[in-house]
Amino acid sequence: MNIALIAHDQKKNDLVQFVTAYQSIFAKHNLFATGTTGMRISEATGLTITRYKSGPLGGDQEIGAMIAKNQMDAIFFFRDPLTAQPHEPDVSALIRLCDVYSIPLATNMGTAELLIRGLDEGLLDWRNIARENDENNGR
Ligand SMILES: O=C(CO)COP(=O)(O)O
Repeated sequence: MNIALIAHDQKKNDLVQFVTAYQSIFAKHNLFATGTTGMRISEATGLTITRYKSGPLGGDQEIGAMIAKNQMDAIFFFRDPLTAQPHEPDVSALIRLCDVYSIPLATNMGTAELLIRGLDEGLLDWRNIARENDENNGR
């Protein structure tokens, strides 16, 4: 599975802690992240992560483009609901695309626990079929 990891500054410690706790599961998948989040997680865990630009510089949009191309299977996006973000439109666009394409999105630790455990138990295996269908149809 292709998994995106993103956190706003006030939530980065939480996401690092979360990925560290479930490192053995995350290690079985292809990981992608916005710039600073990816650096923090790879430094803490040693996991290999494909890093895009920092969120405010377009990283959210790069991950959004992967969603639009059916190349992303789950998103862990720990948002900070208490701090205004300069790139709020990009944040909204990313969340919107998850809804457009029915891509599982965890925006807080509580949902993230369910998503990572469900993913590990195979509850997201339908994503493999969805991706293969698209590839077979040349999309
Ligand atoms: O701003 C972000 C998500 O909207 C995250 O970007 P960074 O991981 O580069 O801090």
